[in-house]
Amino acid sequence: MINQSSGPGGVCRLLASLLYGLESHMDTSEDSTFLQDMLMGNTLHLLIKVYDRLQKYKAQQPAPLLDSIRGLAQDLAEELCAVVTSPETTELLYLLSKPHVQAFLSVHDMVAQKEFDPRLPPLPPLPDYDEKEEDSVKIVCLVKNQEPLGATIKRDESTRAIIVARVMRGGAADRSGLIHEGDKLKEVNGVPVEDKNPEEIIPILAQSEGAVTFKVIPGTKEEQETIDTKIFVRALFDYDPQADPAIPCKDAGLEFHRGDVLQIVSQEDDTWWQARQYGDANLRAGLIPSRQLQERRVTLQRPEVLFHLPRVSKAFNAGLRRSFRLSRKDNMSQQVRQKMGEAHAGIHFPIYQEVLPHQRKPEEPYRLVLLTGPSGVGVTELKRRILLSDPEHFSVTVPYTTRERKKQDREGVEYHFVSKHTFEKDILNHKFLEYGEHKGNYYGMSLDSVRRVMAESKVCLLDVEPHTIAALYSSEFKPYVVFVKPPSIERLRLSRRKAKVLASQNEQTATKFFTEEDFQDMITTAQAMEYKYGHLFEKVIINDDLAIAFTELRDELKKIETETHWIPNTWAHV
Ligand SMILES: Nc1ncnc2c1ncn2[C@@H]1O[C@H](COP(=O)(O)OP(=O)(O)OP(=O)(O)O)[C@@H](O)[C@H]1O
Repeated sequence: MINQSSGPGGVCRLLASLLYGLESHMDTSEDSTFLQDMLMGNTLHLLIKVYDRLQKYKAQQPAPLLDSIRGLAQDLAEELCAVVTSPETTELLYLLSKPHVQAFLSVHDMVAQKEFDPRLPPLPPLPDYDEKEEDSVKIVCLVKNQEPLGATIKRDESTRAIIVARVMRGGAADRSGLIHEGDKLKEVNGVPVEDKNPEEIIPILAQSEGAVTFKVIPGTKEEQETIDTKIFVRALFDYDPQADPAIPCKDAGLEFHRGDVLQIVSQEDDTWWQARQYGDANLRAGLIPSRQLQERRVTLQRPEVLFHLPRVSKAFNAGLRRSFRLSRKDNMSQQVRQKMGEAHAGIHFPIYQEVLPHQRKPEEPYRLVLLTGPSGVGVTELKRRILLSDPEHFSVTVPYTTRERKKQDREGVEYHFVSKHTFEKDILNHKFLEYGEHKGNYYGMSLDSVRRVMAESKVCLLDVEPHTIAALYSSEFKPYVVFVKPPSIERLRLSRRKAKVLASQNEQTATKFFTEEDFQDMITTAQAMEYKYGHLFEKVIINDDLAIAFTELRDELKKIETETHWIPNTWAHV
């Protein structure tokens, strides 16, 4: 339609006549006003003007008149400086000096000169035979964008030569196929480097823009075939190469955070592996500490365990609150629970966990969802809301107790009621995941109750103490561990103003408002939990606004049910 309109302004005229022609077909005056506003609107007309202009220039096929408009602008600026200053010349000088005008001029020149390839420097003269170099010398010219070279260098202690220590997989040096580990470096961009320290050479390399020319003597080391390894690991600690004094080259390091999935591309070196962030478009690998190195570091540095005894928790409560987590003030119960936890502890060093992509098959049970966090943070509340959001899909386990059954209690709904003798027998047979004593009665959660829920093809929601996670960390349960974390103390004071918690057994009232001490306790316990068990948490949810935390949790649970995600590779082999 637009092409048929004749000449500039044709489209505008066409729209005006269209509007006129359509008026009689309009049902309401609202429709007419709407169409009028749209077709006669300033924005549409400006757009059409731009279109008309472009069409005109396209037909004219304009070509740059000058090769170097930058030179012209420079001459002009010099001349303007020499003349008597006026507001106009000052403004023009100011405009010409602006970075985006400069960039625009430079783009113009590149287009005019059709200079689309990087300009390579002339090759340095071939080595002089008088130099008595016995080895063959190779001149390598690499053109790099703004990326680093992707190689590290070191001084060979015996020969004092500067050699290429590592070539980072996927980096510029590796992609060229011309530089190899063990190559002796003689010159960089014509500057002899033999008597320089690696620290002096690195800035020369860093400053080289575009093309870098190396004079190297190829190393004798057999060229190793690069195998594109498909080992994926989940990092279980944070790593910042800039803060690591031991890394051979900080810029070659790969920064990562706990929970990131890394592809290990080389384990040739015992101390420094090469890895890429999974999903990162940048193909160049970076250095990360090898498992061995990190294990040595952890063993040497591990401070005294900060962790103080677990959760602040309240007494038991029937109904939806089925957790049998015990009161923090109930020391006797804590001891019983601790023993249980220790028996299952022993998850290896939290360094790297080998992982595999996983997607649940329809016939497979859903992953067990473990919720943990400091007492009072809102684990029960979140679990309750998830359960209510879809009771057909989610379910919880029913705890066992030896307490007397009350009139309103229904067997297998609030609790399974068993005798003290049976309960103690089950303790001895390791049937309980967690158990404890409260006011002379036992309470416990059995592994079989978890299995029963999972067998019903429902998502089992379980709130546990973090030390219990280890007992469930297996291919059978494939636990998805969510850590519910408190927000800042200021936010706790605000958001929990009206919230009440069950008081401990030593206190007189059944429920009470949170105290300042409860908030402090919640925050320090959360820090200690993250410090000790953070490597097991797959998801951290900050429970500030309850509705937001619930939505975040619900969406995460949906994702792990439907999307491909990473699980420890040991879970894949049953
Ligand atoms: N984000 C929130 N904002 C306001 N109140 C909250 C929030 N989250 C939880 N609460 C309230 O805080 C109180 C304690 O929550 P909840 O019982 O879920 O804690 P918990 O982590 O299960 O602790 P415990 O293990 O000791 O039972 C409840 O009254 C709950 O409604």
